[in-house]
This record gives sequence, C-alpha cells and structure tokens, in this order.
Amino acid sequence: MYDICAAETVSLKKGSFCLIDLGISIKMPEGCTCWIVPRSSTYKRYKIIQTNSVGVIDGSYSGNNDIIKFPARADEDTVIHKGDYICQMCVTKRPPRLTFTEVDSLDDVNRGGFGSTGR
Ligand SMILES: O=c1ccn([C@H]2C[C@H](O)[C@@H](COP(=O)(O)OP(=O)(O)OP(=O)(O)O)O2)c(=O)[nH]1
Repeated sequence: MYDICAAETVSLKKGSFCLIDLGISIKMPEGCTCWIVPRSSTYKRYKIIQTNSVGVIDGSYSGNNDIIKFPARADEDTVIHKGDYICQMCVTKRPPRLTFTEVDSLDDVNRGGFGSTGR
C-alpha cells in the first residue's frame, strides 16, 4: 500500500462533488490491477467520501493524460490541500480467469443473511 496525496488544492462545498487530481499516471506490469481506496482517517480529517468506494484503475489507463483521480463528495464545507494524503494505492496480480457454469441449484446448506450468526 502506498499513501497518495492530492496534487492540487480544492475547496468543496457541503454536498458537492469533485475529481481530485492525484498527479499520478502509471504503466502497470502486465496482469496487474491498481486500486485506489480511502485512508481510514480521510473522512475524519477531510469530510470527504470516495463516491465509487473503490477505484479500479485499468491497465489501459496508461497514457500521459490518464491521470488518476479521487472522486470525492463533501459532507461538510472543506478544503483539501495539495500534499494532503487522502487515499492509498495498491497494485495486485490479477487471478486466473475463471469459467462460470450455470446450474439449477447448489448442494450447500444456506448460511443465512446479514447478521444471521448472532455474533
Ligand atoms: O477512482 C478512480 C476510478 C477510476 N479512475 C480512472 C482509471 C480507470 O481506468 C478509469 C475508468 O474507470 P472505470 O472503468 O471505473 O469507469 P467507468 O465508469 O466504467 O467508465 P469507462 O467507460 O471510462 O470505463 O478512470 C480513476 O482515476 N480513479
């Protein structure tokens, strides 16, 4: 994981949306995917939410103008300063491609829905 900072200063009004420039363009090794996720402290410090929850950076997003951005919505009036570490980047190897087979039913016992384990 690499902490990544904003490459520009932006002022956001409560409820507004902005793509914050992270100032990075990369060419990934073949078979890798890059992910952009918020830092745990991002909301507490800056009052912004990453609108796509997790950003997936395609391997083909590798031109000079393919600059990685952080899609942000502000919950309060806020200012993100150039150099503020607002997110993290991770590069992972893609798993082998799977083949899915359609079936009428599965053999396993139902596990139960959200919160059904009582723990
Ligand atoms: O948080 C993010 C998510 C994506 N991207 C860039 C890299 C990615 O390769 C491109 C397109 O993203 P995605 O495939 O998620 O967008 P889409 O909504 O499916 O649009 P597109 O038609 O461009 O694929 O935008 C970012 O800079 N930050």
